[in-house]
Amino acid sequence: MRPSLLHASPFSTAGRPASSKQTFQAPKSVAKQLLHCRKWSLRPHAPKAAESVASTVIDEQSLNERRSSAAQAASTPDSTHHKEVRGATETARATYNIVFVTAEVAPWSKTGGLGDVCGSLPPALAARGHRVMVVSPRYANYDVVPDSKGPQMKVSVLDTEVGLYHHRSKGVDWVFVDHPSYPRPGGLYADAFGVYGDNQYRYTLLCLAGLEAPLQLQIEGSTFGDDCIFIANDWHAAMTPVYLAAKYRPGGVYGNARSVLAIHNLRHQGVFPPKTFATYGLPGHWYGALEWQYPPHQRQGSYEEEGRAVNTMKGGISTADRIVTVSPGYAWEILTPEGGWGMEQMLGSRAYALNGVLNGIDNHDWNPQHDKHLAQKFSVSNFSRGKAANKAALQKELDLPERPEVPLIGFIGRLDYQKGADLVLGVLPWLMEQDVQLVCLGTGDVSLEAGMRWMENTYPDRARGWVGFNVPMSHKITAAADILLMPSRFEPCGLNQLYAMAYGTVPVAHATGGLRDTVLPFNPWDGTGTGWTFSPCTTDAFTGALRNTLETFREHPDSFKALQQRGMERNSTWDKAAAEYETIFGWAKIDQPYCK
Ligand SMILES: Nc1ncnc2c1ncn2[C@@H]1O[C@H](COP(=O)(O)OP(=O)(O)O[C@H]2O[C@H](CO)[C@@H](O)[C@H](O)[C@H]2O)[C@@H](O)[C@H]1O
Repeated sequence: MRPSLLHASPFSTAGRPASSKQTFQAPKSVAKQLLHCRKWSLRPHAPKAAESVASTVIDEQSLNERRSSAAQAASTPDSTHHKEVRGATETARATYNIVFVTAEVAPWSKTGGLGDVCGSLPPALAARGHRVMVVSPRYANYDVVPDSKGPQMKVSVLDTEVGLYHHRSKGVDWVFVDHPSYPRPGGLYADAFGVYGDNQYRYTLLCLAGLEAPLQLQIEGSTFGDDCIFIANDWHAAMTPVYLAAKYRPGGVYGNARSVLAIHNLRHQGVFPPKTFATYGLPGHWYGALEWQYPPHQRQGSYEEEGRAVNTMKGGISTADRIVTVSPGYAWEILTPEGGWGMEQMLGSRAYALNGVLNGIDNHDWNPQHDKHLAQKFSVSNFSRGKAANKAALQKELDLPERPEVPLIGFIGRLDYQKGADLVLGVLPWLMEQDVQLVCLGTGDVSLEAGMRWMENTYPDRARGWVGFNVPMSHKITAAADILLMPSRFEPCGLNQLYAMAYGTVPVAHATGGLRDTVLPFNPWDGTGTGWTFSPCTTDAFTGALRNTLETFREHPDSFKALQQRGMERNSTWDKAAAEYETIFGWAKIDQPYCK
C-alpha cells in the first residue's frame, strides 16, 4: 500500500500582502539609543553557574573573555588569507568563517529545497577554503552523533539550556542544537493538527544557539571566534541578524561579523502576535524593527491584534547587512507588489544590498552517474539507454503498462498554491487523451491530495498519484520521466527543474523566478533551449506548452534528444554560486555593519 504521510509544511504562518502603514524604526537611530544600554540580559534571572553551561547573558567578564577568544581565533590559520595562483598572477582570496543558521539540512532533515541547499552549499564553500559551520535543530537522534557521547557542550539561551552536538564531514562543522522542543512525532514544523504552537520559541532558540556556537564551541582546538559571516536562512533564522544588531554588537561582541539574510521563500514570514515580542528578550525600542501592520482587508485574525503583528522576516530584512535570494529573477520579483508578499517596499529600501544567486545542485546526490536509487545509472553518453531502463523499472514498480514509446510525465513537489498542482489537475482531462503516462509525487493540501487519489482512480492505466514524501521515489521519477511539469505560480529558484535537466528530463515550466532563469525555451530554428516555458500561469498556456512538448517528443525525436542532451550538459554545480556568495561576503565586509 502506498503511504499517505502527512507532510510537514514549512509554514509557521503565511505571508501576507503589503501594509499601508509600516512602522519601522530606523536601525541607525536604534543603535544610538543602544549605546546607553550595553549591559542587559535576555532573561531576568542570573545564568546557571555550572562550568559546562555557558550563558548568553552579556556581562563585562564574559565580554572580555569573548574579546580575547575572538582575538585568539583571528590568529588561527583559518581566518587568515590564503593565496591562490592563477597563471602568472598571484591573487589573494579572502577566506571567511561562515555560519549557516537553518531550520533544515539534508540529509538529516528535509521538507523541501531549503534542506537541499543547506546540505550542499556549505561543503561547496568549505571546498573553496572557508571554515564553515551549519547550525540546525536536532530533530531526531541522528546516527552521526551517538547519544552515548552526549552533547559537546551546553549553552543557556532564553529561559532554557540547549545542547550542541558536533559532527564533521565534507569539510563542514555540522552543529545540531538539542532541545526537548525539537523532536516531534509529526513533521518538522507541523502535524495533523496544524503548525506547532511553539515554533516561534523553537526557532528563536535556534537563532541564539547559532550565535553562541561560534563563540563557545571548541572545534579542533579553536572556536570560530567573533569574525564570522552569518547566513540566516528564511524566517526561522531571521532573528539571527536582529539579535546580532540588538544584542551582540551593542555588547561589544561580533563587531567584525556580518549577516546575510538568505530568502528561499518570502511567502512564509514567521508572523506572531505582538505581545510575543516580550519573549525575545529584546529592549522595548526594538519592537519597531519587528512590528508589522496589516490593513483591514488583509487581516486574518489568527496572529494579529487589530492588524498588528511581529514579523520575523521583516526583522531580518531590516537588520541584515546583506540580503540574498536564490535566483536573480526572484530578487527582482520580490521588489514588486505581485512577488513581495507585502515586503516589497521594505526590500526596495534595501535594494542596494539585495542580490540573487542561483542555486546549484549536489553533484553527488543528484547525479545520474552515482545515484543509488536508480535501476540503472547513466551519463550523457548513454542516457537514452539509461533512461529507458529506469522508465521500464518505474512502470513496473507502479504497475503501469510497460510501454517504452509512451511519453512519461512527472510532477514532484508540495501540493500547494505555490507549486500549481491544481493546474496539473486542470490540464488532466486534455492530457489523459494524449496517450501519455503521468506520475505525481507530493503531499500537502488535503484537497489536492484527494485530487491525486481521484486522478489515479479515474485513470488507472495511465496515472499515478503518490501521496507522501519519498526521496528515493523522487529520484526514480526524475530519472525515468521524459518530461517534468513545474507549473509553479512563483518559484524563488526551484531545484526539481535543475535535477530534471541533469537527468535528461525536459522541464515544462511557468516562466517565473528561478524557472525563467534556468529553463531556456526551446527554439527549433537555431536548436537552442533546454525545455518549454509558458506564461501566464493558466491551464490554457500550460496546455499550449505541453502540446508543443508532446509534438516534439513524437514528431521530432532528434530535436527532443538534443534538448535532453543540452540539459544534461548544463553546468549546475555549486561552485559558481559559492564564488558569487564569496563576492557578496566581500561587499558585506567592506561596508560598515548596517545596524550597530
Ligand atoms: N513528496 C516529495 N517526496 C520527496 N521529495 C520531495 C517531495 N516534494 C518535494 N520534494 C523535494 O524537495 C525539494 C523541493 O525543492 P524546491 O526547490 O521545489 O523547494 P521548496 O519550494 O521546498 O523551497 C524553496 O527553497 C528552494 C531552495 O532555495 C528554492 O529552490 C524554491 O524555489 C523555494 O520555494 C526537492 O529536492 C524535491 O525533490
